[in-house]
Amino acid sequence: MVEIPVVDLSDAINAKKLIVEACREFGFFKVINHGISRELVAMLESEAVNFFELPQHEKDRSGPPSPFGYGNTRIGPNGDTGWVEYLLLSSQPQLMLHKPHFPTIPEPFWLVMGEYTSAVRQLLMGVLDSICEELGIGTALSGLIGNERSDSCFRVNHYPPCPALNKIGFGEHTDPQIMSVLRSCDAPGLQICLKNGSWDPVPSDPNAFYFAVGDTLQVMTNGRFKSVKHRVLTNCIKSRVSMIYFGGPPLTEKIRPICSLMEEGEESMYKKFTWSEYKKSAYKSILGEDRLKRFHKNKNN
Ligand SMILES: C=C1C[C@]23C[C@@]1(O)CC[C@H]2[C@@]12CC[C@H](O)[C@@](C)(C(=O)O1)[C@H]2[C@@H]3C(=O)O
Ligand SMILES: O=C(O)CCC(=O)C(=O)O
Ligand SMILES: [Fe+2]
Repeated sequence: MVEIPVVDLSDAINAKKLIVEACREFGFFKVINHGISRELVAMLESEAVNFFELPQHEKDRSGPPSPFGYGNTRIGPNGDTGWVEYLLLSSQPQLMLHKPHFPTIPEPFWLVMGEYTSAVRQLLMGVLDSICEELGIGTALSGLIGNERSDSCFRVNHYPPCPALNKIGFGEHTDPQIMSVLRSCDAPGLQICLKNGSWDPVPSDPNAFYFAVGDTLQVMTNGRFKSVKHRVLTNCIKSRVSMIYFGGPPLTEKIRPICSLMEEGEESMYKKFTWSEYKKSAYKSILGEDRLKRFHKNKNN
């Protein structure tokens, strides 16, 4: 088992360097002393547990996801399945107009989710600013998440204990967005794929947040950071609840390497595309597919 980098945000001097090193080496790191209140996290987890305890027919009234809503076993529109039920929701306040489509998600859930996603968004923006400072590239990244048109979303996954150990809870994939911020209860299952192709279990830590580099950040750094492949396997004993904030750019944003990061004469490894184009293409793919492949230059794709 390889030690996943731990970034202590109370140690500002070392944090930036550690974050950038972790993004280059793992595309993944753990953050402690993040300043988000335990009570807020516990309140949202408890709202989520209450929802998942509803009778099946009640949960189904807030589904199926298209792409937002309650989903059970089926992940995405292309036949992927897992030992998981979930809520996938937009975190853009203006899309809260869609609330009537989810009649069995109670008002307190929305309220606490709003507070939680805005706290996690701030945390992510701070981490992205640290990355930019360390790389000496202004503040190109956090503005994309802070933007009111940012296309970010939020997911709560519930993996009930499974009679079979190590079955697929959530199949291997990379996240398409810029960066994801994950928090789980104290139950195992998450694994990341290391550079050598082996799977490394991520010890659960309910007091920490895990950050994962997404495909978009891979492109914006011209491959310096790699989006991390990850998956969740089942266990027989504990129910696992995870909450993930996926920080995405506005739909119209052109995704391309940040100019000030490029060396003289360095060319983009990727074709130009907007987040909207990438998202459309991602939603035509199955979970485990290399979604960036068709956007690579000079490849037969
Ligand atoms: C199989 C799929 C589910 C997914 C959309 C996709 O077609 C391919 C990307 C998947 C993923 C992985 C990270 C996030 O959980 C997610 C919400 C995302 O943005 O991309 C899911 C999509 C989903 O569950 O709808
Ligand atoms: O549930 C987890 O711990 C991870 C799930 C995940 O990777 C996702 O929802 O994209
Ligand atoms: Fe993921």
